[in-house]
Amino acid sequence: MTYTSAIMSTGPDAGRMIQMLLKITNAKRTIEVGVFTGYSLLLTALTIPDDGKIVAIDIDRKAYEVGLPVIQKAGVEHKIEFIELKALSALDKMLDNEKRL
Ligand SMILES: C[S@@+](CC[C@H](N)C(=O)[O-])C[C@H]1O[C@@H](n2cnc3c(N)ncnc32)[C@H](O)[C@@H]1O
Repeated sequence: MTYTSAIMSTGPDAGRMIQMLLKITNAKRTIEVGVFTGYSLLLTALTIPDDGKIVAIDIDRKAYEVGLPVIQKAGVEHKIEFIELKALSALDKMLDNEKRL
C-alpha cells in the first residue's frame, strides 16, 4: 500500500519535543487523538514505561495499520489500545465508562 499523505505525519523535531514533555511529566497513561500512520504514537509508546497505556483514536484504521508493523517490531504494541471512531464519540464513551466505575 502506498500512502501519499505523509505530510500529515508529525515532524522529527515535534516528535522529540513530545518525547521530552512525556519524560519531564513522567507520563504513564496518554490519549492520542489522530494517529494517522502512528509516528507520534510510536514515539509515545517508546517513551512511556513498559506498563504504560495509550488510548489511540482515529477514524481511519487503515492508516494505523500501515505503521503497525513498525510498532510491533519495536515491541510496544501491548501499550496501545486503538479505537476506530470519531474522537468526540470515543472520548464521550471513555467518560461514560469512567462514571460507571
Ligand atoms: C495530522 S494527522 C495525525 C498525525 C499523527 N499524530 C502522526 O504523528 O503521524 C490527523 C489524523 O486525525 C484523524 N482524524 C481527523 N478527524 C478526526 C476525528 N474527528 N476523530 C478522530 N480522528 C480524526 C485523521 O484520520 C488523521 O489520521
